[in-house]
Formats: sequence, structure tokens, C-alpha cells
Amino acid sequence: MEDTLIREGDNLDITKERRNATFRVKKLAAFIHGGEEIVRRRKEIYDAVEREPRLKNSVPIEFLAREERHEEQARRAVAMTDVATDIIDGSDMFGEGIYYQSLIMGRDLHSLSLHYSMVLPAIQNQADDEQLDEWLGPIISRSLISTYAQTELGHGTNLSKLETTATYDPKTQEFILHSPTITATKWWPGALGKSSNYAIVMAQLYTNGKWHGPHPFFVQLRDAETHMPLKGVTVGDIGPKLGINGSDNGFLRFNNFRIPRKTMFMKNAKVLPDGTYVPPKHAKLGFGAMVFVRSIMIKDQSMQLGSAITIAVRYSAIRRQGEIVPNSGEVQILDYQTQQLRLFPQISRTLAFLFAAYEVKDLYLRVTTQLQEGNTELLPELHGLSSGLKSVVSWETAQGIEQCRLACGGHGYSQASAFPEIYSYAVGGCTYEGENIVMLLQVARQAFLGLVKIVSSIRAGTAKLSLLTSYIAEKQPKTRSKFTCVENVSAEDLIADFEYAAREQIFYAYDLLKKNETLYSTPEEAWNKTGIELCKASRLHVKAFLVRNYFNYVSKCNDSEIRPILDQLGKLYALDGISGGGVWFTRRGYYSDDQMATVRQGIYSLLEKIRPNAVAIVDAFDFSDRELQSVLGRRDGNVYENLLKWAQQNPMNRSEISTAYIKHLKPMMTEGKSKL
Ligand SMILES: CCCCCCCCCCC/C=C/C(=O)SCCNC(=O)CCNC(=O)[C@H](O)C(C)(C)COP(=O)(O)OP(=O)(O)OC[C@H]1O[C@@H](n2cnc3c(N)ncnc32)[C@H](O)[C@@H]1OP(=O)(O)O
Ligand SMILES: Cc1cc2nc3c(=O)[nH]c(=O)nc-3n(C[C@H](O)[C@H](O)[C@H](O)COP(=O)(O)OP(=O)(O)OC[C@H]3O[C@@H](n4cnc5c(N)ncnc54)[C@H](O)[C@@H]3O)c2cc1C
Repeated sequence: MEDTLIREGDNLDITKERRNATFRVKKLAAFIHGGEEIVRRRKEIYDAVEREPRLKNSVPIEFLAREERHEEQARRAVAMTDVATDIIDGSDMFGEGIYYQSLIMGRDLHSLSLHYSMVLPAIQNQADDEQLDEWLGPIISRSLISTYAQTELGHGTNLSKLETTATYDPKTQEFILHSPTITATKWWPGALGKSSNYAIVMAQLYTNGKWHGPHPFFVQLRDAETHMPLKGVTVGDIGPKLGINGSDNGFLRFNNFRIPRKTMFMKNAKVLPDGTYVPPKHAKLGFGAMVFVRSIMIKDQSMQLGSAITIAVRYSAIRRQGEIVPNSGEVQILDYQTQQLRLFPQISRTLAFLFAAYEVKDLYLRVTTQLQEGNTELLPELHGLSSGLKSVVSWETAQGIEQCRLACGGHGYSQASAFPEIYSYAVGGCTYEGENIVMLLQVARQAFLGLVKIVSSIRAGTAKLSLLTSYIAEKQPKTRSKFTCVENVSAEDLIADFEYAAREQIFYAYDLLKKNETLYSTPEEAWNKTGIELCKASRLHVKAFLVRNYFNYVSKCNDSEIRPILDQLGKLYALDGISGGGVWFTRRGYYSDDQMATVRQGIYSLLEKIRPNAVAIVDAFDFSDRELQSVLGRRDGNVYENLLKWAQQNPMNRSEISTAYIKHLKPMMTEGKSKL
């Protein structure tokens, strides 16, 4: 990171903000990113990317039409991966990988996204030794391009009802892949339409007349030389989307397409030459690629929210609009209390999500090590943590980005702000890798070792609880929340408040489920009728995790310069959650009306404390202008002159007279004149 973010020629308001900060940005950046060495590496990577001519992003992506964008993103993806090993540690997908990619690709996916984010981890973790030998080389050398083809027109969430079949033929030792209906068409896979010549295909496995559920196969789709689809394969692009239009998300159909036996991933489940099926140690090991992306996307999402809030805070520091005291001059919009309430909680959320991303990364790595030793014990915990975080984080990120956009008024609506790109990219995370509500229901059913199962075992006194769930077994306090005022409240008290709310709702949802089981004829119907309350329980459970994890992470910081800032942001995160959560905290009088009013006072006082440091805090997220790609969020704060430049470089302004005028408007006006 740069020694100082202040330069000659910068906007005076933003410079003053930086000069008045009470801490050194470098220190906070080091804490946020996990140490000085990591920040130093970020700078090294940034410089290397800037030096590399092939990584120059000269075309402003937002002015490109879909096909041009797809082509430009393919060019960037190839250049990025050509030089990656000279610049980053490619094994660190959670850290250097995400950062490096964001510098080059911006907020978009591309021809190689799925190749690296799903296929590579699937091959590393689900291929047997022979398959690994055969597939890993071409994946790494990029002599083939691959994707992950699971979702179909008719089914995405419910994997057990996927319709694509893989029927084993022992005579030829082949599987026959087939799409029996229109709804069996694979639909959505990234880079499937035009880029990939291989795909992991999820298909229902049949051997010797028996069904064994969905299994992954590594399938060649296009000719290695001509890139034409192979006979029996129909493939194409599904068309423009809300975002990620650099990616050719595709459709795919098979017509009795034969593939060799060893194209089925065989580290876990196996089909022997005679068709005998050998089941895996854990039924869901074949879903590992999804768990990987759910784990990695938490950091990506927090960085999207972080870039949105950096843009909004910097812009709010240079934008002057209206007067607080009449005739005393227009104020920076950052001085409005309402603006602060819109923005500062997004700073806290970014940090809470980032610190949670560090935790899920650690768990993912532990589970991967365990799985290599054949131990599946921690898999359900990872499934729960990654599914729950994925849901809550992607939802709050999308809402937070939208608040940042609104907080920038009209300019927030322009592509020059970058908000449309950030939002349309990030909000995809609410849907892909498991629709958020569905994932919350998984949390209720299974996550953190199964909230629902936990409740019954706690009541029976037989619960085996992990660190993430042990609070559920604690007795609800009979007394009120200990909250008296923001100055005195401790991290432990705030964590206790969130655990109270989560515990209350978990037991409430459990009791309702049990009641519904007596009212409805099947447990599944009872489950459906309890769905809303179960989702609320999951959300509160995840929020309690986020608060606990935030304060645990921050407790490692002993630096008197930055610790107060982290404490203020943590308190704001928690108090904003309590104030917004209302009813969850007032149940059984746990929070009184007076306490709630004091919470709100506490928030106002935190906003005031954070205000002088707001620009410096977002500076510490360490986003370069290259990453932000936002005229509003420029480091130098020189927004207005650059908005004008941005508009002037717009291809529509290349000529004074537009074709729309020549073809349509001029004839109309001429005709109008003739009628005068
Ligand atoms: C460098 C920058 C990187 C940034 C990242 C950006 C890259 C983004 C690229 C985006 C690409 C997107 C790709 C995709 O979207 S791929 C398709 C993803 N699809 C889904 O996620 C589908 C969602 N559905 C499911 O996961 C399952 O069907 C569902 C979990 C909903 C149910 O599964 P199923 O019906 O098979 O199982 P049951 O409900 O019967 O449950 C049985 C038990 O198994 C447990 N379970 C389920 N899944 C798992 C798992 N993965 N691991 C461990 N355990 C699992 C489940 O909880 C049940 O447990 P219990 O019986 O104990 O209750
Ligand atoms: C940007 C993007 C990229 C993608 N990339 C890929 C890819 O590379 N490969 C791939 O295979 N797929 C990909 N997908 C597909 C994605 O994984 C699915 O869209 C996602 O899993 C949701 O499934 P669905 O579309 O079937 O939604 P549906 O399941 O039809 O969901 C529709 C609604 O029904 C509700 N619902 C569904 N089931 C239940 C239930 N059991 N209980 C309660 N409510 C329920 C949902 O909550 C939701 O509100 C991508 C999708 C997007 C948007």
C-alpha cells in the first residue's frame, strides 16, 4: 500500500479528511488484511499487474456490447492466466487469487471462471489417482477449457430430480448420457455456451438397472481441434443476463452420447467394469465443488460491499449539498446523520463478512485435510457454515450496495459510479451455489450439526456440540439484557444478546415444527409450514456467529491506535443489528423500550465518533482506482472533471450527429416542419 494517500492536486475536502484521521491507514489495512506482509504482497501484485502490458485494461468495459465484452474478458482471462505464476501464489485462491483476479477482470466472470473455481478443485478432490494423472495436466496447462454443468431448465435446487441420465453399458464399458426432455437441458453453467470444450456434468447414475442419484462426470463436449460440438451434443449461450455478461453461460443437451467408464469421478463413488456400484463414504462428497465456491465467495462478497462503501464514503466527502446551519455554506453530505446511518453500518458489515471469510477458509482447509485421510466428520459443519454465511452475507451485501448507490444520489445511477456493475455482479451470489432461502433451510436442517437435531438432543441431554453451536445449549437468561449504554457495553454482552435472540427463535421454530408435525400428515408438510420461522432461526444463528466472530477476531488487536476504531465498528455492527432486529431482542422483555431507545442513542453517538475517520477507514480497505473503476470513488476525489471526461469518451460522443438522429429523428422533424 502507498505510504500516504495524499497527493498534490487532490480534492481539498478529501485531503482534509485524510489529514484529520486519528490513526495511520497502513496499520488498519495490515490488521484488516491479515498482516503487513499481506498488504506488502498486495502492493507487489498490483505493481506487477500495472507493469505487464498484456494486463492493461484500456477498454472501458461498460461501453461494450455483449459480444465485445465477452471477447475482451476472454482476452483478459488468457493474459491473466498466462502470467499468473510470475505474479501470484496460485495455490492461494482465497487470498492472492481473488485479489489478482479482481485487479484484471473487474466485476465479471469469464471464459475460465468455472475452470478454476469449480473444475480444478473438483478434480483435485474427487478424481482418483489415475484420473488426476490424466486430467490435472491439461487443466493446469489450459489445453482444455472446462465448466460445471449441473443446473437444468427444470431443476436447479433439487438435485435429486435432475433429469440428465448416465446409464452404464457394461458391454462397452461406457455411460450413455442423455437429456430425455426439454427440461433436462443443462442451463446456466458459466462459460459453457461458447468457451468450454469439457464440462463436469451432473447426471443421474444408473447401473445394472438401479438408480444411484446424481454423480459427476468429466465430459468432452467439443472437438479438440475444430471446437465444433461433438455428435450427440447440442450447446450454446443462454443470452444476456442482469450481470456477468463477460461470461457465456450456456445450455447443453445430450442425445445418447457415449462416454468411457473412467469419465465418472471415482475417488469417492465407483462403478466397476461389470457395473457394480461402490458407494462413497459420505453421500454428499460429490457436492464438494459447490462447498468450495460457497466458502470462497464470502470473501468475494465482502470485497464487493467494501468497494461500494469506499466509493460512497469518498464521494460523500467531496459532495457538498445543502446547509445544516443556514447561510454557513453547503456541507459535505457525509455530515448528515442520515447519510452516516446509511453508510457506516456497511463499513462494519464489510469487516464482519471479511473476518467470517477467514474463519470459513480455515474450516475449509481443515476439512480438505481430513477428507484426504478419509475422515468426513467436519463436512456437515462446513456445509452449514458455508451455506449460512453464503445466504446472509450475499443478501446483506446486495442490500448494502444498493444503500451505497442511493446515498450517491443521481450520480450513483450512472455506470460511472460502478454501482450497477458491482450490484449486478454481487447479487448473483444470492442465487448461484444454492438459492439463499434454500440454503437457510439447510442451515436449519443440517448446519452447525443440525439446529433441529440439536434442539432435541439438547433437551434429551445428549447433544455433542461444536464451538459454533454450544451457545444453543445454554439456558436463556431470566434477566434483561445487560445493555445500559454504548460506552459500557462489552463484546461479551453484545454476543450474549445475539445468542439470546437466536436461541429464542431456534426453540420457537423447533416447538412450532413439533406442533405442526401433529397437525399435518407428513413431517415434510410440517417442515414446509414451519419454513418461515426456520429461516428466521437460521438467519439469527448466522448473525450471532458473525457478531461473535467479529469480536473474537478483533480481540487479537492490541494496538491502541486502531483498536478503538475496530471496537466502534463492532459496536455499530451489533447495535445496528439489535435496533433493526427489534422484535427478536424484545421478546419476553429481554430488551425494554428504554433500552432500545438507549441502543439508538448509542448508534447516534457511534456515527459521530466514526465520522472523522470514515475516509481513512475505507482507505484501509486498500482498493486501488484500478479495482474500483469508479469516477465517484477516485482516490484523489476529483470527481466532477472526471465525470465530464468519462462522458466525453463515451463512443456516442465520437461524432456530433448520431445515427438515431439521421435515421429517425431528423425525418420526423423534417416532416413536422413540412406540416407547419
Ligand atoms: C476468485 C473469485 C472467486 C469468487 C467466486 C465467484 C465464482 C462464482 C462462480 C459461480 C458459479 C456458480 C455455479 C453454480 O451455481 S453450480 C450449481 C449450484 N447448485 C446448487 O447449489 C444447488 C443447491 N442444492 C443443493 O445443494 C442440494 O440439492 C440441497 C442441499 C438443497 C439438498 O440436497 P439433497 O436433496 O441431495 O439432499 P437432502 O436435502 O436430502 O439432504 C441430505 C443430507 O445431506 C446434507 N447435505 C446436502 N448437501 C450437502 C453438502 N454439500 N455437504 C454435506 N452435507 C450435505 C443435507 O443437509 C442432509 O443432511 P441431514 O440428512 O443430516 O439432514
Ligand atoms: C449468475 C449465475 C451463475 C450460475 N452458474 C451456474 C453454473 O456455473 N453451473 C450450474 O450448474 N448452475 C449455475 N447457476 C444456476 C444456479 O446454481 C441455480 O439457479 C440455483 O442453484 C437456484 O436454482 P433454481 O434456479 O432451480 O431456482 P429454484 O429452485 O427454482 O428457486 C426458485 C424459488 O423457489 C424456492 N425454492 C426452491 N426449492 C425450495 C425448497 N425446497 N424449499 C423452499 N423454497 C424453495 C427458492 O427459494 C426460490 O425462491 C448459475 C446461476 C446464476 C444466477
